[in-house]
Amino acid sequence: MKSYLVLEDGLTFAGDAFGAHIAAAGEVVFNTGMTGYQEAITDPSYTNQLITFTYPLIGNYGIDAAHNQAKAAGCAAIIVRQLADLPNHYAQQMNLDEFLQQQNVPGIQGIDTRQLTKHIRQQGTLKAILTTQPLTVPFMAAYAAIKQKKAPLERATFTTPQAQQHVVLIDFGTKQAIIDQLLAQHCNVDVVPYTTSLSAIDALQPDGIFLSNGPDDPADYQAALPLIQALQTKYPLAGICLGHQLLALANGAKTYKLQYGHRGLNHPVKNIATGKTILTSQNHGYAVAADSLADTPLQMTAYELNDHSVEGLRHESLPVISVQYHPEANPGPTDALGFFTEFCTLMNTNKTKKSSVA
Ligand SMILES: NC(=O)CC[C@H](N)C(=O)O
Repeated sequence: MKSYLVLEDGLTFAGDAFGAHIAAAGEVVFNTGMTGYQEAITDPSYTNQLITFTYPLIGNYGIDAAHNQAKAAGCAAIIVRQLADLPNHYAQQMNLDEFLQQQNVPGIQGIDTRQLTKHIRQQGTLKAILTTQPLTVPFMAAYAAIKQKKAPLERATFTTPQAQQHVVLIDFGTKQAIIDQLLAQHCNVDVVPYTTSLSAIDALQPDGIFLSNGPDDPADYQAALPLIQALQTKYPLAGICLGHQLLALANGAKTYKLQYGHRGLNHPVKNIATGKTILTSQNHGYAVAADSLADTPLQMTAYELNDHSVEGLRHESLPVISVQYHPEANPGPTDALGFFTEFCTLMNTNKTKKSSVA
């Protein structure tokens, strides 16, 4: 079946449909990872985005449910040069086409993803519609008629027999890998939606607070900022990606939209204190404005080597840290796993301080 990718500026690509045969509408973004398509498709931060994979062959190792980052796929659609015909992996349970049908996500293959990516790099991120029927009404009318998804936020508890700390994870659309890394660091984790009250969080008696990743523009979450302001004065706190951006906003800094975002597995990030560069997994369309940090209690701890955007923050007087990249990887390199150890050290130090005061 034919499928059409129509961009808001009129550029149209024709290809072949796979996955679910439904229409999709959202921002079209590109991901440069050679692997990790399943984790990207199920990462709630991609909710309502159409993901273009720049690597030309996608689906070659199939799908293994163990790598899902959420129960349901968040992205609106995927765009690939070629879907692998004969995927092969000892752990695969189904192929990508079957997975997308199951998840009700449409795909298009056989289009020039290089041309599309170059276009987005020049024009900036654009809105797009994926449809098996050519558009008969103006772009914005067709766009508005296609339903947008919401990242589901549920309360959940994860425990480990070796638990030493208790973390409340404020959920904006978390990846499972963040929970898994906290469990690996011997933390029990209570996941609560970001709309949870301060008193309900206090009642859980956490040793520390974690702010998750999540979809959309951080500026859309103004209602969550007072909660973050209160939590940072009471508990050691860490944030990843959207969590990092919201921490910045809660402390008076500003965020802005990047021309075409950072989505890939090899983004170099330099740590200012150590001078060391690590490779990181990234997925974001917004960033914290470096020049807006001057009048805030936040200090920049790391930056991206390609465009010098802010990649890490620390509070000048509170045990509060955040990163723009994804230390939990899945997909991508694990160079940055130390972020979770650093957070656990902050919680330990805080506990020791509290018990010596008592
Ligand atoms: N992975 C994330 O948390 C993404 C944060 C935000 N939605 C952005 O695109 O910048």
